[in-house]
Amino acid sequence: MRKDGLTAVYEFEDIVGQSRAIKKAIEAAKKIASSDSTVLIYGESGTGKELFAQAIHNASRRKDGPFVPVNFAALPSNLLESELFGYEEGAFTGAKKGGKPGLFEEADGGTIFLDEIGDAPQDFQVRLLRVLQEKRIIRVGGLKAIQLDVRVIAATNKDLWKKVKEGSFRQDLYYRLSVLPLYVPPLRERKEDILVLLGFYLKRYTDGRITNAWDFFEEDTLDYLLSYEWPGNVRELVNLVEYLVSVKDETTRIAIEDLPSHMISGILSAASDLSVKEKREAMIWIMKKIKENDGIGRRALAEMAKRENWNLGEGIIRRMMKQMERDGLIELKIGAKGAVLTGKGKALLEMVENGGKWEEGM
Ligand SMILES: Nc1ncnc2c1ncn2[C@@H]1O[C@H](COP(=O)(O)OP(=O)(O)OP(=O)(O)O)[C@@H](O)[C@H]1O
Repeated sequence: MRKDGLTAVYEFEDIVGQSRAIKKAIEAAKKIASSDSTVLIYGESGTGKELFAQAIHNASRRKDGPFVPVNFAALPSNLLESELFGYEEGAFTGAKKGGKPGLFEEADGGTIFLDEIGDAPQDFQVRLLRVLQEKRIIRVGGLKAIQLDVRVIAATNKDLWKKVKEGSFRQDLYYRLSVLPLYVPPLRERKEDILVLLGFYLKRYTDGRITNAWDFFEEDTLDYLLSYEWPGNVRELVNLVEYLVSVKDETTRIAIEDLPSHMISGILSAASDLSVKEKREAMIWIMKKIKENDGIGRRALAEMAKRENWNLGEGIIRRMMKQMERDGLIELKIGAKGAVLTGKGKALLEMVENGGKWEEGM
């Protein structure tokens, strides 16, 4: 471990996941690690781009050198030049005596990680391009060029090519950076990783007491988490586990209603947006399908709804089925998870199919 704190801690073994998509990304990243060209990692926020950057560094010939992260979204633009390229004594008021090396110099012999590169201001992009081409920097206020041996790994969660077309990102810099592109897919495109990641982070945040998501979440909640979009990707999942571990009482498992409200607002509002008439129409459709397919589950119902152009997702169907169970219209079988009509349900459906009207209080 380096004393200066400029260390990459993660390795490829730390990247949790068993989906084809993440395995493909890891394979590609391993090949990238054996080369020394510039890398552009792209993918949504929280997908693990920095994790990949560190793993690449640690598997490269530069692993004993520094790993220096720079976040363009966090650095004020007036400090960019002096932070990255350093400055000489007297370069500006307030400049330190003896000057100061910049982050590029700190990264000499190692890797510099340029995170959120899409946020780099235009004039800075020109300087960066020159540094990448010439592999040397000149400190602010300095005259002498300093030769450097630094590998650049850049990352972006923006569509950089779109920025090029819009004119806010330089095309020449884009090509310079994306010699080796690496795509990290969003969590919703690799759902097989959700359970493994939940188990991994549960273990971490419970000091090893819970290692299996099934011991922590109700089955319905896990189903919901598997169909959830995860806009904040793995970071959102890590934060969720940390939060739930800290608020959960040990005796019960996590129900859907225990999830933070922003995660379930979709199902809540989607179901309450429907009028009573629409809800009843949907419920009658659901009952018909249950009658035709005894023991059908909500996932199959959701698929049928899609095919038949009903705007009913699995979440809404789940809530409606719970409601119908409370109203005594259907029975939800626990193990197989399917549903059957009760006598009351059958009678109601028959009445509606014969032209009767579903009245209040039925
Ligand atoms: N496959 C994974 N296995 C284990 N942990 C992961 C994985 N992917 C991401 N994480 C964790 O999720 C969090 C976010 O990851 P990271 O910071 O690398 O994302 P990012 O894509 O760089 O995000 P941003 O674009 O917002 O900078 C970190 O705590 C990281 O350790």
